[in-house]
Amino acid sequence: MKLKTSDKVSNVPFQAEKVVRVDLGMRSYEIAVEPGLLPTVGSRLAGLTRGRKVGIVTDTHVASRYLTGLRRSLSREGLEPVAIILPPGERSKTLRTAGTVLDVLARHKFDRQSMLVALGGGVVGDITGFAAAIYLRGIPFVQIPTTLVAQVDSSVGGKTGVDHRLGKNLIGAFHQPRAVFIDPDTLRTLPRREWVAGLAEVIKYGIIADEAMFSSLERTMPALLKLDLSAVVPVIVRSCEIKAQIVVEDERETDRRRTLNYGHTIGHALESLGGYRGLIHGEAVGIGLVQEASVASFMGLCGEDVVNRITSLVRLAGLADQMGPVSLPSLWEAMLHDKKAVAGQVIGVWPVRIGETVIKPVDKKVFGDWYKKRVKHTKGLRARNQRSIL
Ligand SMILES: NC(=O)c1ccc[n+]([C@@H]2O[C@H](COP(=O)([O-])OP(=O)(O)OC[C@H]3O[C@@H](n4cnc5c(N)ncnc54)[C@H](O)[C@@H]3O)[C@@H](O)[C@H]2O)c1
Ligand SMILES: O=C(O)C(=O)C[C@@H](O)[C@H](O)[C@H](O)COP(=O)(O)O
Ligand SMILES: [Zn+2]
Repeated sequence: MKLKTSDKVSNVPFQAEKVVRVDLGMRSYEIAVEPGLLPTVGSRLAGLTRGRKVGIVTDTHVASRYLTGLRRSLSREGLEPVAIILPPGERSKTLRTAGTVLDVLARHKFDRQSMLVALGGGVVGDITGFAAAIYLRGIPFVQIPTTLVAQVDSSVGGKTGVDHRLGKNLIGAFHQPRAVFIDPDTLRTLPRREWVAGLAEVIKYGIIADEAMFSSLERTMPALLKLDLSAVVPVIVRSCEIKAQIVVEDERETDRRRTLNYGHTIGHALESLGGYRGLIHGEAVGIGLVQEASVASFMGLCGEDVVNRITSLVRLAGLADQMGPVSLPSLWEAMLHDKKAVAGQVIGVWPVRIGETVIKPVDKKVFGDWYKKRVKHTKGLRARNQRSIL
């Protein structure tokens, strides 16, 4: 199984685009990255679907900007779009919302040749993929990610699902999309907070897999923060390449894929402890990247130089690096809901150097000792680099 990235002139008359292939045998698909791609989605989809009905799942923010254009592009190809517009944000990522999507599919008599399209961020993508995984025991879907988090991470790899009161993404299924269509131009309308949050997942790739990418981010962060597309597009492509490679190696997360969860053991705990009202996903991951590196150093797995480099880059991106006021017992309890946890043991992904991680359990006592010695809570600070937490 290999990963291939190529400059490809597609068989329809579009400009050159970057294509990353996710090689999963029968379930292989391509990730196309090209500014201005959105209006071409209709003809691309027409070549992928056997049916005519296409359910476009999106949220109110994204619908107001991109739904009309997408509908038009689909209708031009003789497809029959049905829009399903959800309330935006993490608090929508529930079984109830997934149920709403399923209701619409059933009412419109979607069949196994019908297709779902996720037009939006990771919340829309995760819900849509989950609905596609369980409706009629599985129908095809396509991802059109419109946030940085979704373009570099959530649209690729087939993790779909919804949150539970007790933990993030506790309910879900693996279901790969048929294609991922990334139009970086859509990032221009993204609120700044969402843009910055997405940088946490990008930094994650450098830490887990690519020291050269990490070093390049240290240089190009100012251009990324200005949304300079000449800096942004290579970062999206490299992120997709790394994620595709890892997913191809370990689709069902039995081993290597767990590294994609670096920063999420603490990050997800902070999100769920905040009732999905405080930190957004990327912000929580940004804190997780720094705090989990600090735990790794406390456990003797990496040097302080690694923690310092990660902290500096996270701060340079404008992300918070410290936790808000969260007690040790509640943090530990929330971490036990992590999907990597086994038999009451928290298993973490720890950096050993930039570009390499190790997967190991962390002892409750060691974690407690680290917490008492190292955790400096921010108290609802709103200042740059110290955005409030819970
Ligand atoms: N499945 C995976 O592998 C995976 C990976 C990473 C994250 N996730 C999940 O993704 C979710 C976070 O995704 P997210 O950060 O994209 O958040 P999100 O989907 O909530 O989107 C963030 C906000 O941006 C708005 N928005 C989206 N695109 C826009 C655009 N182009 N212009 C203007 N506004 C726009 C949305 O309406 C929303 O208000 C979390 O639930 C996380 O667990 C999943
Ligand atoms: O694709 C993966 O694998 C990841 O872990 C990517 C993460 O960035 C993402 O947040 C994912 O949804 C976390 O999954 P979970 O299994 O820890 O809920
Ligand atoms: Zn994530």
